[in-house]
Amino acid sequence: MNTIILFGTESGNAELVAFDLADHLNQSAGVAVHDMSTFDVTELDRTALHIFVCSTYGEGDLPVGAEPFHQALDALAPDLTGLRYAIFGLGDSTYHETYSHGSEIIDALLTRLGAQRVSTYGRHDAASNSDATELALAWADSLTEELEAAPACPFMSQH
Ligand SMILES: Cc1cc2nc3c(=O)[nH]c(=O)nc-3n(C[C@H](O)[C@H](O)[C@H](O)COP(=O)(O)O)c2cc1C
Repeated sequence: MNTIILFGTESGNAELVAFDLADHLNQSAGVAVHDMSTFDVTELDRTALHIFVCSTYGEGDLPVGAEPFHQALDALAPDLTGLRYAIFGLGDSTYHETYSHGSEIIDALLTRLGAQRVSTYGRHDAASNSDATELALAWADSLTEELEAAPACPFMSQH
């Protein structure tokens, strides 16, 4: 299955993680990386797994790089039934009230449009001493294992 990694960033961390994830996953299947600020939402593809890597800015807002994607998808509101995605949010838990909310805005919209989130919700907390790429790669390994154990059902792949 092809993988499309979409990053939404303001200061570059999510972009770095997205490209590190692509290097890590780029084995048998194809992996493409796109900036959410320039991605055409009509190119969301039910035959591919989408991985969203998105940070949080302002007061729990989307980073500027994710805003065009969110606006376009919200306006077009396509039926995304059958589209599978995973999400890795970047945030900082010192923002107690709004920790990782940016990625959650994307998650909520995708779910509302019928897409199905797979695996656990990945998160990196900038207030921790953990490395975002290390965490993301470990998260991607468990995502891959889960998908191999439970591939998409035939009903979904027909859409
Ligand atoms: C001005 C500013 C506001 C932020 N607001 C939040 C926030 O509300 N919630 C949160 O979880 N993280 C917040 N963060 C932390 C960022 O999400 C975190 O540093 C992240 O790694 C940035 O990723 P990026 O470089 O891809 O944009 C904020 C950071 C800055 C500099």
